[in-house]
Amino acid sequence: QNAIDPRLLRLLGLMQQRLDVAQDVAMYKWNAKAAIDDPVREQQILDALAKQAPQYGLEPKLAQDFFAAQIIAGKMIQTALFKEWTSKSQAPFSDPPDLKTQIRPALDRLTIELLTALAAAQPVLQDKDSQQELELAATNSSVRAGVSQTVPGYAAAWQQALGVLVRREK
Ligand SMILES: O=C(O)C(=O)C[C@]1(C(=O)O)C=C[C@@H](O)C=C1
Repeated sequence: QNAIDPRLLRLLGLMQQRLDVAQDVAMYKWNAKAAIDDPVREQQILDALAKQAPQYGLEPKLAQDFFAAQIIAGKMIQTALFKEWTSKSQAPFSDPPDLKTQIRPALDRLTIELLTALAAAQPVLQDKDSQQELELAATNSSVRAGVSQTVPGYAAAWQQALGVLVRREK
């Protein structure tokens, strides 16, 4: 059995930490009756990435594509949670973390860690055996442990998050 490269494991673990945050965001937005989509915030993230990426030796487009996929994945979880909460008339949650002072700063810290890990994982991702490693990693329970299996939308979101790392040769 192949061992998963630790650089890949680190990246996947951080991707899952970011997906975990989607649940906090969803609770905050549910209470606030706010929209899941915030295109202004997304654009700020992508603009900042264009500046940050070169400092990590990453192509801006690669970094932006990677984060765009992570953001979509997070929104899939938020959307699935909203659907469930709507169907059961979920009451407001007590004390979810605050979006501006807690959640977004946490996401910004994760961005730095993810950029570092994404850069470190580049040699692995470019290796032809990496596709097999990614498939292994995707099904490895210890890698998946960061997010509860019971979160609605999780499986599809994880495939979305991971999909951007899979090279499609033409
Ligand atoms: O910051 C938010 O409001 C979020 O919902 C998080 C997030 C993200 O993944 O970074 C996701 C959806 C929004 O469109 C903007 C950003």
